Amino acid sequence: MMMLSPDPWSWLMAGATAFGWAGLSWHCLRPPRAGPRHEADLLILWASQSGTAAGLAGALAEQLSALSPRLLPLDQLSATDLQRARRAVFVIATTGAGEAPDHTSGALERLQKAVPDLTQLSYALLALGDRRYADFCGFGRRLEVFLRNHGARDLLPRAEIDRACPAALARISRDLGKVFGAAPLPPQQPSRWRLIARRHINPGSPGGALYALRFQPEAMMPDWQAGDIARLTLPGEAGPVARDYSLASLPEAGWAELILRQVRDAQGRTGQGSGYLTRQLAIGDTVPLQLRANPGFRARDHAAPMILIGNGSGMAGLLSHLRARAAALPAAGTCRLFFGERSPAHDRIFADELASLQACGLSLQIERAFSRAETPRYVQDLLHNHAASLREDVKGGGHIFLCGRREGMAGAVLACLRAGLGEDLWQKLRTENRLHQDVY
Ligand SMILES: Cc1cc2nc3c(=O)[nH]c(=O)nc-3n(C[C@H](O)[C@H](O)[C@H](O)COP(=O)(O)O)c2cc1C
Repeated sequence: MMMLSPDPWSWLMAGATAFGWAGLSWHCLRPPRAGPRHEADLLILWASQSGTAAGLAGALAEQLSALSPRLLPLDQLSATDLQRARRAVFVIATTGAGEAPDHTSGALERLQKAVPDLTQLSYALLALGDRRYADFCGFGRRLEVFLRNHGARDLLPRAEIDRACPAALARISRDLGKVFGAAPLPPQQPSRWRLIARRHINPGSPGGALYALRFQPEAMMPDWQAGDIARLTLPGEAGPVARDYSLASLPEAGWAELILRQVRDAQGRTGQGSGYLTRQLAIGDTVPLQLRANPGFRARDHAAPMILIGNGSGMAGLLSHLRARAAALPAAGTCRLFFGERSPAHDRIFADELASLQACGLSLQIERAFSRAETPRYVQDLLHNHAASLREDVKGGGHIFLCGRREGMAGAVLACLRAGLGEDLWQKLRTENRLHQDVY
């Protein structure tokens, strides 16, 4: 989750994302122009785990549209293209522990191997990160070392943007505008969405209350894909704050469905965002909501086996994929869901819907682990017990989607997957970008 104040630049980003729904696709956001490439081509390259850098790159492409930039993810860039380019803007996020976003893992090493001569290249590098991580903007920094080692020159000092700070983003837009002779885009208004339903989905649970909320847009229903994110702007103590939630529904449903846990501190006070959404916001009230593409968590292949792993409100990101798979029947491949919660009596969330997806013909195996059962079990125990089928799925081109808490789940799950798959298969999964994570 991220906190932002909703200033004009956030709306610019939102606009870029909205533009994204119509025009951006995962592999090539703007198709290369036909015919031989002109030497003065401007490249805008991005690496993004959860969509911020991708959205920012889209906004910059819009801002610099007079220069007909070529916008594409870093993993789609060939060393030859880079060697030919005169100018490039890199928008680079860091994930994991100072690592490259999933879609681009291995891309830098591939470029390095080609040993390109980049003495003709001038670049601007915007590194996105979070200072609370030890290796702040680690991947952006490593990419810049590579560019410099091969002779490229910077147009601006590297910008390091902490938690998508709106003021820093506005400054960068201004600086790039000066370098490229382009005015910043005018701010856009966010769209407002109305709360139409709120349901407590785990009454009686020993864990925090989970709610499913449905919102409808006041304007036209925009498009999005399974795995994408909704960013809500909510009132906070020191001004508006933004909260990101995985979308559980698809636009075809007619609403954006979110699943969230009501957070409470030791004194029983509810968290700012979750308290507002689960207690204060009334049915019929509206909130500003922006959709954000989450390219690293989208599905590329509906026919390939899908392994969904998560816990708690992480059901949202997993459910969106299952709903998309059911919509793709009869062409949808097999799915396995490994899900952890607390109580077997109160925490079988979405059991009816999952059963109805199975009844409709979706090949879905459901395995649940409960930590407050007579024999406590965790999601990693399920993975351990089903290691053989996981290996088969991954060998067969399967993709793994992991959604839920970072603390207490993601680390253990990744370690267990690695052990269960074996080093070779694990490395293959990683280099082929078939491990998708949306952890928070
Ligand atoms: C799981 C996770 C790991 C992260 N690891 C780092 C890190 O090691 N260094 C860093 O500077 N930022 C890290 N970040 C922060 C992101 O770089 C930052 O939120 C960025 O704006 C995300 O951009 P994106 O949405 O394009 O992926 C991490 C964020 C997440 C969610």
